Parts: sequence; structure tokens; C-alpha cells
Amino acid sequence: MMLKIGVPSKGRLMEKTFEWFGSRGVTMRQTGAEREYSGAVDGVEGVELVMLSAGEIPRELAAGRIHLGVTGSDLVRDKLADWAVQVAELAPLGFGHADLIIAVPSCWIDVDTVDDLDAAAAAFRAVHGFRLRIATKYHRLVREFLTAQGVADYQLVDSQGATEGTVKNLTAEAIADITSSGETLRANHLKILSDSVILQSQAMLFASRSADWAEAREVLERLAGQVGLAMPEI
Ligand SMILES: Nc1ncnc2c1ncn2[C@@H]1O[C@H](COP(=O)(O)OP(=O)(O)OP(=O)(O)O)[C@@H](O)[C@H]1O
Ligand SMILES: O=P(O)(O)OC[C@H]1O[C@H](OP(=O)(O)OP(=O)(O)O)[C@H](O)[C@@H]1O
Repeated sequence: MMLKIGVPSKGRLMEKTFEWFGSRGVTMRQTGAEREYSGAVDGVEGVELVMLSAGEIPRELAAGRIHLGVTGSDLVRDKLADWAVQVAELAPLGFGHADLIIAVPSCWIDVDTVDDLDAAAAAFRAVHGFRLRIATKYHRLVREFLTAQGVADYQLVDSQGATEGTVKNLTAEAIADITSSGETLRANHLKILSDSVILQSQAMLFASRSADWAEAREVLERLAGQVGLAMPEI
């Protein structure tokens, strides 16, 4: 095996990734038991499948432990500083669409934009003596966005899941998370700030710039030919 490709090990992203490659003549499948994280690839010689958490794929690419990886563009941009130096985007895959947004309680009738949030944050601090809390797992992207918008009077609190619940649980006043249908936000009585789309994400095929490409380049050429991609410059 000469080229390692990391794919999400479970859920919708895994299924859609298998479908995307499968419809292009590259069959990926889980081997062993349903929950065993091992896989195989048919249709192109020399490709090894590595089943990984979607959130770990950016780091594995940056470390050069996998040559290719499928994950959300949100995760790559958030987890890697200077992501474009470390990885190359080979192809958007057309699934896993989600927007990273900021949301506040629907009952905050005076807060509809990021500017309004800025004003509310200053008022919040004056009244409560601490900074308004925004729960998120996207620390880098949210910080960069708010800095660019001139918002400083806030603190991020880490939330690795069920982020929309933090407002009800009184551990945050606002959240920054991905949304797709908007159902989770609505169910938790939150509304999106109208100008707060930080990133429109989707699943992408990435290549590592630091992996050892000496032997893998030839495999990539065959794989790219098979799935209909122009041979990337890496
Ligand atoms: N509701 C959704 N609709 C579309 N895409 C989504 C949705 N939720 C998450 N995604 C995308 O799927 C990718 C993986 O998300 P996330 O890290 O939440 O997955 P996970 O299933 O918790 O994976 P793991 O815990 O194994 O890292 C992200 O790029 C994200 O943008
Ligand atoms: O707009 P919607 O269609 O409702 O989707 C958005 C939800 O999907 C993701 O959660 P996921 O189910 O991956 O679980 P998580 O809370 O562990 O991230 C995301 O974190 C939102 O909570």
C-alpha cells in the first residue's frame, strides 16, 4: 500500500464519501464488524483506507500521516493554522453542506446583527460584571471573524457537542455552531444573526503537502484519473 486516504469512520459523512467514490468506480468498504474501524479499497491499486474521526483528519493530513483525507472544510480551517500551507483542496464533494453561524436567544428582540451583538456584549458586561459567553467548538474561526468585525467584549466557552443546549443550561448567552436545516436552532429557541455566516462548509477531498509523495504520486495519478480529477500539483 502506498497511498493512505483518511475517511470519516461513521455516520453521514462516511456513507456519502463511500457513495461519492463508489459512483466513480472506486469501492470503499468497511471490513470486519460494523463497528470495526478498518476498511478496504477496490478499483485502484495501492490505496489504503484509514478510518478516522472527521475531526482528526485535518491533524493527520498536517502531520503527513495520510496523503489524502475527506472531511469538512470547516474542520480544516478551524483546526489548522495556515491551513492552505499544510493541505491542498482537491475537490468539493457536494455533500456535508453546513453554515457556521452565530445565534442568540430568539427573545433578544433588539439583537439581529453582529453590530447589535457588540452593543449587547458591552451592556452585558456592565450589568453582569463578566463578558458575554459564546459557546463553540470552532475557536479559531469564531475568534478571527469577531476580531475582523471589531467585536471584543466576549469570551468563548468550549462546547464539543449539543452546543445549542448551552444557552438553556445557562453556560453561555450565545452560540457559534454549524447549521444545515436550522431545526436544532429553532428547537432551542435560537435565531441566527443576519450577517453572521462565518463560513459555508462542505465535505472536501484534501491532500497533505507534508506527506511522503515519492511513491504515492503515481497512485494519486491513477486515482485522480479514475474519479475524474485533474492531477493536482502537490
Ligand atoms: N447537520 C449537518 N449537516 C451537514 N453537515 C454537517 C452537519 N453536522 C455536521 N456536519 C459536518 O460534518 C463534519 C463532521 O462533523 P462533526 O465533527 O460534528 O462529526 P462527528 O460525527 O461528531 O464526528 P467525530 O466525532 O467522529 O469527529 C463537519 O465538517 C460538519 O460541518
Ligand atoms: O441545522 P440542523 O440540520 O439542525 O443541524 C445542525 C446540527 O447538526 C450538528 O450536530 P450533530 O448532529 O453532528 O451533533 P453534535 O451536537 O454532536 O455536533 C450541529 O452541531 C448542529 O447541532
